[in-house]
Amino acid sequence: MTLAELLPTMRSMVQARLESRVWPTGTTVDAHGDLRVGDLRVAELANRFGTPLQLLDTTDVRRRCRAYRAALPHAEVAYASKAFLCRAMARLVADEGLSLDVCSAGELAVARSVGFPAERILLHGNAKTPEDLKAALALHVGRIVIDSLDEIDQLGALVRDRQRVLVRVAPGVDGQTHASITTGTDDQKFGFPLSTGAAAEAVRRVLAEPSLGLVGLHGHIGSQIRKVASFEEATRRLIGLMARIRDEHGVELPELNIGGGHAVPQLPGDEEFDLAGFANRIEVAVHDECHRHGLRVPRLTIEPGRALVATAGVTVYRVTAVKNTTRRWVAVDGGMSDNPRPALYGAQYAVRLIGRPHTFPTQPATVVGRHCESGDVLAREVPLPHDLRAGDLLAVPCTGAYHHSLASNYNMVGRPPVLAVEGGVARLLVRRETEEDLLRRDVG
Ligand SMILES: Cc1ncc(COP(=O)(O)O)c(C=O)c1O
Ligand SMILES: N[C@@H](CCCC[NH3+])C(=O)O
Repeated sequence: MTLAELLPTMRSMVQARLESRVWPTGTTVDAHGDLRVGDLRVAELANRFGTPLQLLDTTDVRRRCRAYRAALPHAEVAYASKAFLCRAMARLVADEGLSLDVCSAGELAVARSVGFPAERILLHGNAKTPEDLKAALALHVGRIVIDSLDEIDQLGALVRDRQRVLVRVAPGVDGQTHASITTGTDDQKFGFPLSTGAAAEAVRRVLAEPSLGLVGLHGHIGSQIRKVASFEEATRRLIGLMARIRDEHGVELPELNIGGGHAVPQLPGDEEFDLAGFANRIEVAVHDECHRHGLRVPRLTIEPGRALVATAGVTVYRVTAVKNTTRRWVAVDGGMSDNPRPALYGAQYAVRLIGRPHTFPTQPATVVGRHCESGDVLAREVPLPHDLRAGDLLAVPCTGAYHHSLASNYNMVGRPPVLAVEGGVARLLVRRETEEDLLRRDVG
């Protein structure tokens, strides 16, 4: 055996697998701080592609898509594209046999540009514009999820043949997540509350609109929800409404979409969402309730977004300054423009020094971004090596969902690139935004 042949084996002997659930599966690190994602050295990628850099381990994404399909073999799994969308992602989702949830003409345009099967696309949104609706109809998307009485009229007027629709219901279930991403309760903007009779009224109105074909109900109770019991309760309530619809209108709806929202571990030590338990308990709930009401079992759809991509993503920053004042402030070359989640939801992240040995002792550090706000904090009081200095590289896991898609150009900072890493090969999916990009729209 030559040395070149031996090298990968020797390397794998010294590389320890990062067991923590917040990193892409198969991520390794060694005593020299050599972090490898998708079998590539992250420090090398940072040098080659610059920082901040968003990595997406596409093997990890595929694995999760397959895990969902295997756990729920009879259900439709629709990827909620708001979590992260680009053309390569849409292609991957199509290849894996998933459907796609979009909520704007823009997301639809990405799907259309790769020829995503329109039949497998669902359009959502509480404030769909005429452009959103027209784009969806022009593409002949499979289903549109109705979110207001106005939308029934607007869509009814635009449809030429017939459009299949679902009615979005707020089932009155609190998923116990951050208030800004709670959508199952009555007092929030999405859907029609079940408890007030608004959902039943919306169903009546849709059934009276000849150009709309009501195929089911939809209930998405929020995001980053840990408890399976919340989904179970929502499912039971939605089936209860299906039974009332059958009783009142003689219509048995063939589809039940219970949305997404499955939590991911944000910090090492956080629990993983119990996918097997979810699959089992939802199936039991659906069968029980349908049996109890004498309903045919509808086809189930779920719409995970975060759960498919969050932990496949790693963001790499370079330290620009370390300042010891009231505390140890570690400033990096990104911030709330690539990750507004700490500011929006108080989200917490782990941070790891990479590219050189992880020295001890560690000391608490508050990692902050480059933006002109005190709230631009990426991680508060996290343990980082005592000798951390400008030029060091920091890796932040669990950044694959709602990072790129929530990114902004605050302070005229260009958005980072997204680099797919898979089996030792790096492929640029979205290039870095340049000053030229930023100036292109400024036509005054
Ligand atoms: C209608 C709908 N479906 C699915 C999702 C996906 O949520 P998550 O990424 O938490 O799975 C969302 C976002 O919360 C949504 O609004
Ligand atoms: N943007 C939120 C999730 C919103 C879910 C979309 N309905 C987050 O980053 O957690």
